[in-house]
Amino acid sequence: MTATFGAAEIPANGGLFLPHDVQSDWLPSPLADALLEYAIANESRFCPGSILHSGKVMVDETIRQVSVLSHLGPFHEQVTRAALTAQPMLERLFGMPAFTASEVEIEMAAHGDGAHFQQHIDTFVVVNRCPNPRVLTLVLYLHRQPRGFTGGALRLHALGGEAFQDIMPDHNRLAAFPSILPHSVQRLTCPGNAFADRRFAVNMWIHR
Ligand SMILES: O=C(O)CCC(=O)C(=O)O
Ligand SMILES: [Fe+2]
Repeated sequence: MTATFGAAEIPANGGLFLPHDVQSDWLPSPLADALLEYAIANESRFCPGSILHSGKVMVDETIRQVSVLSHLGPFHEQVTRAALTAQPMLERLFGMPAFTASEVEIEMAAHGDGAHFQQHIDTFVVVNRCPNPRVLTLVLYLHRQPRGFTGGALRLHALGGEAFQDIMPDHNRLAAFPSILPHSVQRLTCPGNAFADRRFAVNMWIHR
């Protein structure tokens, strides 16, 4: 049983869920499939994902274990446009004032066996600028069929309280939320850890 507060929800066991959105089949499916194949073909360009810790950008696999590719090559423009096209609807849905995007920050993440990301808020990780420019977070999931991993849910945490909601990272599913929403990636298991079997995600942050 939940109550609502503007666009936010108040779970029965306390706290406050900021609004979020989940859309299946977000991209035309040939484009989603081509992005996945692009990620798999570029395995050698992925590097360990970093975090911001005490003002320093660093790799700490106890907090975040993932590899990332920071440019989507021939897909970069198309993905940028898709994020900007979604922006007005997400602003309305989340009850946020409209803003002019200065940039869409994009990276492709590959989560293999044991990968995870502890609970965090995207305005406090990685981008070391004050005020932090990230306003909207969009994550598009990609994986081969049949899925080669188990676990790896995106967990959205209530502000205060212990409540959470899990979103399964299904191929071509988009999860979107205000960048100030606390969330985590649950540890996944990827038997054999073949790169092609990983949980891929295109992270998009729309900057003000
Ligand atoms: O892959 C996900 O579900 C979310 C990743 C994430 O939270 C991040 O990179 O900041
Ligand atoms: Fe995040």
